Formats: sequence, C-alpha cells, structure tokens
Amino acid sequence: MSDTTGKTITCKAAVCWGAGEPLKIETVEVAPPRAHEVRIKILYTGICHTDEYTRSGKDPEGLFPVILGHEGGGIVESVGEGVTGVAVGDHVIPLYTAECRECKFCKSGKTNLCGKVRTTQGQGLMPDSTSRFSINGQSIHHFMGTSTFSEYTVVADVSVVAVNKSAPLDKVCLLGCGITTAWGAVMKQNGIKGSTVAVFGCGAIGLGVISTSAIVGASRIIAVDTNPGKESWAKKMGATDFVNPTKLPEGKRIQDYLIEVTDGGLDFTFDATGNVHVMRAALEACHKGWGVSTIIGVAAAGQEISTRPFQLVTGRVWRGSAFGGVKGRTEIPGLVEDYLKGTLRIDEYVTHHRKFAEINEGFHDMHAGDCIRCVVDMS
Ligand SMILES: NC(=O)C1=CN([C@@H]2O[C@H](COP(=O)(O)OP(=O)(O)OC[C@H]3O[C@@H](n4cnc5c(N)ncnc54)[C@H](OP(=O)(O)O)[C@@H]3O)[C@@H](O)[C@H]2O)C=CC1
Ligand SMILES: N[C@@H](CCC(=O)N[C@@H](CSC=O)C(=O)NCC(=O)O)C(=O)O
Ligand SMILES: [Zn+2]
Ligand SMILES: [Zn+2]
Repeated sequence: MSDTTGKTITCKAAVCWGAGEPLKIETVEVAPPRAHEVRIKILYTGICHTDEYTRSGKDPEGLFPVILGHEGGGIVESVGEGVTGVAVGDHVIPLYTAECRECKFCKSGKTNLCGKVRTTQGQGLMPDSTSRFSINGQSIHHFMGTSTFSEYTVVADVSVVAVNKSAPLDKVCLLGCGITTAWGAVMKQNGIKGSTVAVFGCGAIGLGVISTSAIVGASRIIAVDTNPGKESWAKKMGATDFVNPTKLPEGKRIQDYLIEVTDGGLDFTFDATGNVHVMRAALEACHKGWGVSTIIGVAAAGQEISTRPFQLVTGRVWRGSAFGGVKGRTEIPGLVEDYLKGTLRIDEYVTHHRKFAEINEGFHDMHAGDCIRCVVDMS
C-alpha cells in the first residue's frame, strides 16, 4: 500500500478545454479509485492521431474539457475494492478497448468490442457515470477510458493489463494503440501469407501493417502515400513497392494504377489514412471475386464512405478493424514477450521524444511529416 492510497492525488494533467484549443498543463485532483477501478501513475504516453482528431473537434463523440491520451504505460498506485486482475506496483497498459470476459460481445468469440464500459466511456465518465478528475471542483471528462495525458489516471479494472516488468514502458506504451492495432489488423485475417497487399498511408499504423504483412509472408506489399519521405520508411518495414498517388500521370486514379500493376487487383488492402476517398480507392483496388479491404483509419464527423454496390456484388469485401481486433487483457502480455524476444518491432516507431511540458509540440511533431510516433515522458 502506498501513502496516497484512498486519498485524492493532486498532480499535473494536460487539459483540452475546447475543440481546436491547445492542451494546457493544469493542476488536477484525481480521486481515489472506487470499486473495480485502478489508479495508475502514468510514466510515458504516445500521441496518436486519434488524440489529435478529438482535440481538433472532428470527433462526433468529443467532449470538453477533457484529458486526452490513450497510448500509455504506467505503474499501479492503488486499486479499488474487488480488483483482482492487477495489483499495486504492477507495470500496466491502459486499454481503450476493455475486455470484461462476461458481456455478450466478449462471450461471442466474434469480436474484441467489449460492451461492459463502452457507453460511459463514450460519455467521458467512469462506469458509475462520474469523473475522477476535477479542477477546483469542476469535473473534467475522461477520454477513451484511459486519459493518459495525466500524471495519474483512473481506469476500470476491465480496461487495464499488467505486463512484464522488464519491458521498457517508454516503448511498450505503444502497444496501447498503434502497434497493436496494426499487428491485429493483419494477424486476425486468414490468407495474407503468399498474398498481395496494398497499404494506404504510411504512418505508425500503415507501417505496422506493412511490417506484420512482411512477417507473415505476403508475396508483394505495395505502400501508397502522398508523402515521398515515407518511401524509405515503407521499404525499411518490408514494402516491396512504393507509389505516390500524386505522381501518377494526369487523370490516372490510384486504384486503376494498382489494378494494372497487379494483374487485376490486390488480395488485401488497408486504409490507414482516415480519408474516405482513400478508403474508396483501397476497396476498388481489390481483386474482383475475393479482394478484402480493411478500414483502420478514423474519419471525421459527417464523412461517409461510398462506392458502386457493383464493387461488392462482384466479390470484394469491405470491413473494418478497431484496436486490431485484439483482446487486450488476454493478448497484450504475449505481444510484450514478442517485443522482448525481438520478434515484434516497436523501437523503430519512436522517432520523437517530448517532456510533458512540451506536449503541444508533440502534437505539432505529428503534422511535420517526419514523425512516426512521439513518446511523452510524464516524469
Ligand atoms: N481503427 C483503429 O483502431 C485505429 C485507427 N487509427 C487511425 O488510423 C489512421 C492512421 O493513423 P497514423 O498512422 O497514426 O496516422 P499518420 O497521419 O501518421 O499516417 C497517415 C499517413 O497517410 C498519409 N496520407 C495522407 N493522405 C493520403 C492520401 N490521400 N493517400 C495516401 N496517403 C495519405 C499521410 O501523409 P502526411 O504525413 O503527408 O499527411 C501519412 O503518412 C488515423 O486515422 C487514426 O486515427 C489509429 C489507431 C487505431
Ligand atoms: N469516437 C469516434 C470513433 C473513434 C474510433 O473509431 N476509435 C477507434 C480507435 S482509434 C484509436 O486510436 C475504435 O476502436 N473504435 C471502437 C470504439 O468502440 O470506439 C467517432 O465517434 O467517430
Ligand atoms: Zn490511437
Ligand atoms: Zn466484455
């Protein structure tokens, strides 16, 4: 037991007070965990494009004021009554996709989208519909059930997993979102071994899809990105080809180009951009009769996807993937072991480091084009 157990902790957190505003480091009060809740000292957090998406006001579920962040690593400071999955001192990764193992979704065996805390999570609250964060009595919203842009956070016990203490938290924090999402989007699909793959968008997610496709043995991996600087990254991760759609001959659409160079289209495509026009191109670049296109990117409020229904009538499949279809409490400890054994890449993705006080610069880094992931040191 620590001497803060059962007490409110006063600490620093990066608060976003309104859509489009920069984060402001504030002194916040973090109430003790209630039953089935866990309070975590966050040591490191990545910044994901989904944090920027919500900060910018594009997220229809966005609520303010809020403490963003969902790619963290930390140490359990205290636990509420009834918590059995983790203990004080455990090294943990908060999970924005919970895993209760008892709801309809968890028991179905068909999805990782646990329903236990998702409704209150979307309302920026803990499962009992209250917040653990406040500033001078004003309640501050949680985000994605994780809020890792705070020195201390509180999460539901179904939304956290303990990992091997010998793993560096400044690296494995990326398993809280980016690396796991990409890994699962490939590993949870059958048939990628020996198949052709195109990946649209070579940020952390797209590069992770490329890397995992190479590991499982895809026969050809075409990376598509508008940023020429991504070619060397894509090739380093295992892409066999790189195409910049803005450099195609006038009037040539990327899907038509890809169909031409692959004798009819790809077996598998992935959108990792969040752009609905790219999602359409990724679907239409699939091979007639069997091509499967997976949407990973998150599109802004009001955006919709479209294509000719004939694309699906003629056998292409359009699907999506959240957190890579991964069940975090069950599978993340194994991914940490894979990282420690050297069979899962993480280090390469960390291109930028920031101190907590520089978190807004970390958001700017993301827009600079040379940043794959920025990890913020919360200490
Ligand atoms: N489904 C899920 O569970 C998850 C979804 N996401 C979502 O995945 C998406 C990707 O995330 P992340 O990798 O961090 O994002 P990044 O912005 O780092 O990567 C996207 C890449 O796509 C490039 N790009 C932009 N427009 C196009 C285009 N028209 N054609 C081809 N490439 C293009 C960008 O270039 P440039 O740098 O020049 O802009 C960039 O290199 C985001 O929408 C994010 O919100 C993230 C995590 C989990
Ligand atoms: N709130 C958004 C949807 C955001 C979204 O799709 N989130 C992904 C994870 S993105 C991580 O970086 C996800 O897992 N979604 C599943 C879920 O249950 O939220 C909106 O309303 O559009
Ligand atoms: Zn994310
Ligand atoms: Zn569940």
